[in-house]
Amino acid sequence: MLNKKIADNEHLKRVVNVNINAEKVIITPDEIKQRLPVSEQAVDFIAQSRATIADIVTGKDPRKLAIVGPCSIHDIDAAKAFALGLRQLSETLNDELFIVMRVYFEKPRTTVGWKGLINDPYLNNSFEVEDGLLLARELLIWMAEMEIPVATEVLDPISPQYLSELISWAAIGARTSESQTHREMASGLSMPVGFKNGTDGSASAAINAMKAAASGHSFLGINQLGQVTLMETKGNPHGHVILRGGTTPNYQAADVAQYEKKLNAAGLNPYMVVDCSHGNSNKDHMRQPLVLADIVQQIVAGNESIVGFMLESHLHAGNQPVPDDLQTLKYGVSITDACIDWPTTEQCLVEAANQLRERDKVLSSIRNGVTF
Ligand SMILES: O=C[C@H](O)[C@H](O)COP(=O)(O)O
Ligand SMILES: C=C(OP(=O)(O)O)C(=O)O
Repeated sequence: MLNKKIADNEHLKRVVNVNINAEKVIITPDEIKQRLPVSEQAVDFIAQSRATIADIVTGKDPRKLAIVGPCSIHDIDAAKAFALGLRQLSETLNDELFIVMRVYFEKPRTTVGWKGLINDPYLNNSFEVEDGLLLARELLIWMAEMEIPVATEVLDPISPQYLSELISWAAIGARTSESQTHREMASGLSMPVGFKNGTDGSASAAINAMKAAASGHSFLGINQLGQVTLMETKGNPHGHVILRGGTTPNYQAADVAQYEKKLNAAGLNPYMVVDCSHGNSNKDHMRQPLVLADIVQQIVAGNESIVGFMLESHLHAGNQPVPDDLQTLKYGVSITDACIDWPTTEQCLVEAANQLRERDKVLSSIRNGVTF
């Protein structure tokens, strides 16, 4: 045992693992995949969803990417109820919106706090990470079988080996867009990846991340057997920026134009997703519909660089702290950032799709030579 070796060497004990309390070996990526395999039909669905998203974020598919769902997943039943509602809505709106559910299992914290279902699935600081990975994988397999595409934030550089074949779109968050580790990871991910601007609003964090992740890299990782591995990546061709605001919002037409200019100057595709939450809503969930309405207006007025948007949405509005007595947790309410509720979500998406349809009618009339 490694620790015994260290313990036997008194001189090493003074400098090794000084701040480590315990180590626990867990299931490998290969073992989890044997336990929870994914069907060929689910793989076909994910490959197709990724291809559609890649076409949207490179301007080839004119529909808009709608990334919608809870700030974080803490209750599997509530997540499934939300997913089924979203799937139904998607059936009627998919001529204009390609709807992908936010299924966020890993939460980056400003300081400390619950770090998500993988890290602490029982919400009680027991940190049963193996159970968290199993629960996350089970939900992702269910989602793929229900044919609901999934978006997530990739935060831990090891967890993608356990789950990533089930993900159709990934985000690198505002706190990690500047991190080399995350840029390297994104360069090897198999799905389109969005990079958020920095929490202070800085565009360069996202633009440099997009540039860095488009290149190949060599770095340390783990393989499916859990062995330390030198990874050599090809680079991710489907990176894009996500405007999430900072100390002030950055979704308005002048901000979007600035991003277009900066992306063009960096020789990158000028396509972007707008996050209607976080710095763009001043963390007030009630403002998310206003942000969405503004960007849809920009698109209707001719903007072609906004390819998608993100809404933080749950079954019920607002958020709640994690109580000591988990029996008192309110069903379908976020335990991280405040979300809009399901009726508001439905209204936002239907309204956005209707406006985009009207724009299409006008555009097609113009193409057909009809004058107004
Ligand atoms: O999206 C979620 C939060 O904004 C992010 O995880 C940071 O949360 P915190 O500032 O509450 O730690
Ligand atoms: C943490 C998130 O966002 P950001 O990185 O923009 O803060 C999120 O979308 O859950």
